Amino acid sequence: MSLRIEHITGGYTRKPILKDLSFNVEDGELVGLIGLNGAGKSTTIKHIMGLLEPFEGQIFLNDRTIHMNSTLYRQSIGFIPETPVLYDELTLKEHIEITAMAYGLDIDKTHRKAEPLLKLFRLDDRLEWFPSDFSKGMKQKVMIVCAFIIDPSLYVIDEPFLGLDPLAIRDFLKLLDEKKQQGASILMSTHVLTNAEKICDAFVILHNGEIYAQGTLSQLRKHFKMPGASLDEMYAQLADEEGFII
Ligand SMILES: Nc1ncnc2c1ncn2[C@@H]1O[C@H](COP(=O)(O)OP(=O)(O)OP(=O)(O)O)[C@@H](O)[C@H]1O
Repeated sequence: MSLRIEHITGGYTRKPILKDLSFNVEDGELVGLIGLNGAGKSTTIKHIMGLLEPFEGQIFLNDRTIHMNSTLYRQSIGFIPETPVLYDELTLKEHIEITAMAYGLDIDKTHRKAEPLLKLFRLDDRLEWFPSDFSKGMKQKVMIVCAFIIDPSLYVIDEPFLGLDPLAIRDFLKLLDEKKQQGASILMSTHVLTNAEKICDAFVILHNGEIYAQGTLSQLRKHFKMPGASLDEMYAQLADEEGFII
């Protein structure tokens, strides 16, 4: 499912945080949303999720806006937030069931779909556990499992690597690659540039709420006039220009 962001200006109060953003995420494409702290990555994601209303511009998911059918729009997106959002009074098994219900999926089929994911993330023997029993990384894994069981056409992922151990990061990257091969569109915000460089097809670099540069790694190298540079080196260059220390 393609995501089209067209001339979005938006934010929290009347003062815009995002200024005239336009970019696309095509079918089978993984786009990395990159930027320094406060650049506007989470604000962009909130607009895509329909949690904030743009002042100007439109967001299309396969040519449909959220206003055309908000349920269908939201059900097409698997969202992995930066901070896990879990219900204290529900077990892992119940989180899977509530996700199935929210997305109108058959509960037994969803449990079957969850099985290999739970195994992969070593949560298969913890179905009766409550969030208070989970570590930070385990909570993040529950969010990942819940996003992947709905098999969405668009994944929106906000800084997924925090708290994940190296084994889980490897498995998560492998899963993302599989979904990409199956034609899903993925937008992932992250500061972990080595991982982003490994798997993203293209990047959108945000700076002060505007698009500073966008394109493939080789297009970014041209933009920064840094042939052969890594994403890390280009990011450092951007920070240097702004007088930041990273
Ligand atoms: N709830 C809010 N109300 C008002 N302003 C906000 C709110 N959340 C964020 N902002 C402001 O919006 C701007 C962009 O913040 P945002 O969280 O989108 O940045 P980010 O790129 O995700 O940063 P980080 O890498 O630190 O997560 C910042 O100036 C921030 O102060």
